[in-house]
Amino acid sequence: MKTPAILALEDGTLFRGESIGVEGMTTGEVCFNTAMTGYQEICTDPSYSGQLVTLTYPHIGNVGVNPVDAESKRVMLSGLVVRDVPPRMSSWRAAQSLPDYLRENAVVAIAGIDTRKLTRLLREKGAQNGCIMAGGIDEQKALAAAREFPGLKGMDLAQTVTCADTYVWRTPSWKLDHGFEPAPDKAYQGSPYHVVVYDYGVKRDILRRLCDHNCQVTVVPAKLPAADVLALKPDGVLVSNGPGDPEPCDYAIAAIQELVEQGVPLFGICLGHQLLGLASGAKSTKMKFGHHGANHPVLDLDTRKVIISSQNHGFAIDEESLPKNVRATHRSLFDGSLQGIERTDKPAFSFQGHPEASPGPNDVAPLFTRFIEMMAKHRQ
Ligand SMILES: NC(=O)CC[C@H](N)C(=O)O
Repeated sequence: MKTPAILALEDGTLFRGESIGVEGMTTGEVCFNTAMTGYQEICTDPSYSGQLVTLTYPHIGNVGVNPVDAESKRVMLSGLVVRDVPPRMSSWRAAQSLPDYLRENAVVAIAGIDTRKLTRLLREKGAQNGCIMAGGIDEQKALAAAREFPGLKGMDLAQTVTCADTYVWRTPSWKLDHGFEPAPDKAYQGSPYHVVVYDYGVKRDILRRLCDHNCQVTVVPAKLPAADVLALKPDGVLVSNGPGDPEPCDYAIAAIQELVEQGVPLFGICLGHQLLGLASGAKSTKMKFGHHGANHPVLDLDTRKVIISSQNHGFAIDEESLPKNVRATHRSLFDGSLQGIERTDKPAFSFQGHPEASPGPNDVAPLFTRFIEMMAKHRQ
């Protein structure tokens, strides 16, 4: 017997479906992601903390889940909404079914609803706060819970998902022919750039990409003061992706200001991009429904080339608010919003989308090379 589940939106809309996770109730901001692959990476991306994610691709769970594709230690989104989970999974990499994985991670999730209707509603009205309730259905209670969710604006979630202590990361990207090749000591030879990564909810693929570039990677908690980062003698600092609103993250803004002022090469990704913007004096805004997908066209304003990018953000830096020493480098071809910036007075740049993809195409991966080149130049 299937357990009934509902999704209630703050505007009063109710969707009725069935549970594919644990029984209970969860609230958050409902957003939609249009990626056709990568549901496990999406589920484990810490940037989705506080969000109920609906996937527009109709069949989710076909290839199960595996220990390799996780972007963090556990499922991080606050709830999952899908159209249809096939009764059988099929992949040589599958270790577990998606519903079992969701239950193991205590996630409340719903299947069997009209995700096209939901997506159209979110596009028209903008992101909605919502509640998924599985088992013990009480529609009025679910509606009230959706309306009580305070919304992501003003919420500092980076400090809730960051690591507790500093650690060293040594694993490069997974390869089809030999899986993960933990090449620990290789990373200290050849091109030994030491990169300190501020973990605001970092995706593992960012760390893996740095290892692919032969960097020595130290990951530090979100609130570590800039002075402690400088004491680690980094060649460069990467400020990571992460959930919630960048504006209340004053500790991160202050640290980035200091590091940039000191001339440390700095690369920001997604939340890190927004934080570099704020640290440079720009303003952030909440978008209507954001960008969440794996095929978003972005214009590189220098080369005039179009890159297809992986995206996941609900806030953005307002291009109009950029101070004189910050240059726009990329713009979204979907809505013209700002996608990349560069400081003209310091070695610091950032990108709003995801150069590490996971899931998504590799068009933006050269930004990692740009970061390496920036560190090389700075060292000379
Ligand atoms: N992926 C991210 O880093 C997301 C950044 C931020 N939480 C936003 O929604 O815009």
